Amino acid sequence: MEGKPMKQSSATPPRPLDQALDALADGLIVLNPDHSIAFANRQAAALCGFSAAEMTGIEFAKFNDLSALNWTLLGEMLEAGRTGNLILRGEATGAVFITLRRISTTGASEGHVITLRDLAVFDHARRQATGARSAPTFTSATERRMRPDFARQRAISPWLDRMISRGERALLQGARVIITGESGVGKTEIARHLHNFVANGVDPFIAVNCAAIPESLFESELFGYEKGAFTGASTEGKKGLIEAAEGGTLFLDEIGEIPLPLQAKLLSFLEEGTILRIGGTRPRRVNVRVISATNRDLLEMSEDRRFRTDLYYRLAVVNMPMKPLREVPELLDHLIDRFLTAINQRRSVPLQLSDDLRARLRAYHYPGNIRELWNLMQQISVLGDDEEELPRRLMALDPAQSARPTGKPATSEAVAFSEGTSLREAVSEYELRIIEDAIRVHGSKRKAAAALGVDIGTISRKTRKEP
Ligand SMILES: Nc1ncnc2c1ncn2[C@@H]1O[C@H](COP(=O)(O)OP(=O)(O)OP(=O)(O)O)[C@@H](O)[C@H]1O
Repeated sequence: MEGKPMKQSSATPPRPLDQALDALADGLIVLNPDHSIAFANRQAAALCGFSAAEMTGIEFAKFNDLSALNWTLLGEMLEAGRTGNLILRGEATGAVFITLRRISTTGASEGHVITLRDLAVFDHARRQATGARSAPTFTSATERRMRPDFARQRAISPWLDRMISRGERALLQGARVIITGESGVGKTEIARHLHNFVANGVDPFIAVNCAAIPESLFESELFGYEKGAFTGASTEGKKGLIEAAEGGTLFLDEIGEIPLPLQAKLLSFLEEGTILRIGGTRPRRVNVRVISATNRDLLEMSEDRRFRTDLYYRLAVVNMPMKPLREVPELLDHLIDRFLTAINQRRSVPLQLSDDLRARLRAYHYPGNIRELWNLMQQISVLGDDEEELPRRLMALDPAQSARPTGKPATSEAVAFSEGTSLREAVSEYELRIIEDAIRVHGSKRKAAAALGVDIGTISRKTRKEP
């Protein structure tokens, strides 16, 4: 499809006061006398897991049901006609310091103003000022903020809600779960959420990417070895990843890539609950819950004898098939706003998306799913609002189109010459498109690597351009 040039300047420019309110480090919410929301700035919306537009006009009670923070205490203060300060918490947000004050609007009737201060950010600033090493606190808070806000996403998408509830019920009953779906749909994030749902805070979550471990190292990585088990083995012996997950969750990502000989050993662990380190004679009991994930059709693989059927049934007691992002368009706006917030935490001048650019982000079909949306948003942040610079796969779209339900991504969209883009950038972008296409067509990174004549490490590295 022929791309139309995007004119960022055609959108009404935001007023300086609105820009100033959105640039505040604190969140600000103004309530009408009937407790509906009259205004929310960007930071308030981000802390609550909304976009500012979504928040405006919403009733406080409904807002409380949907928000990432638990506002019950503040609701009680409002009902009792009290004002004051309190600390609220949310799964994805951490601790937030809240103030509630009355404002007189039209004489007799009173509205309220609420401020929200993200304590992790201020803790970081305080530690920096005192010269204390602050990275751990800030990093973990930032990472938590970047974690998906599943409470909010479940409220937006009934399908996602049903799917996650299914996984939670399965784990509560001790059933093994397999998460299936295309690369980048969020299988690892779902697995981590399920772990957090059933684990207590200190239980380990060990994620193993089976596609990234060379076949020759697989057994020692997973099962460990006893001292002197082979030439070059550590004299102490080594715990494998299964043992490292003791008491917690072992997440076996890309399980379809496990070499066939190792499948028998894994099956024996799943049946007996014990492992034998390489060179060992004494089985060791290990208590872990196992979640696996794949973007391959394991049943088809088992028909071709490339995956053991008995192993499949041991792993896949409950299946969670995750839809590609293009089939869950209701989540797009939320994800765009969430990523925008994450990006703006690192920028001094907040990134604002023009209506046109947002429409393009909505219209795109995301063969790389949520991971690709995040990468695109970061590119937009770096390249600015210069339309010549923006990724060509976005600019070649007709933004009037909604997300395409299915269909092949047009790799050729990325081929044209664009002024200002270096050859290296253009080639990497095109290369990524080809790799993503190959993974989709062949159903796995390993097969895509074979088809493209590169090793699996190259594919893993090039498709995992995380921030
Ligand atoms: N529901 C979500 N909300 C926000 N961000 C998400 C969500 N799901 C995934 N992400 C982000 O998208 C990226 C890809 O997610 P993830 O690694 O979980 O996908 P995956 O399906 O396991 O991919 P692969 O099959 O390639 O291992 C990560 O940066 C992750 O933080």
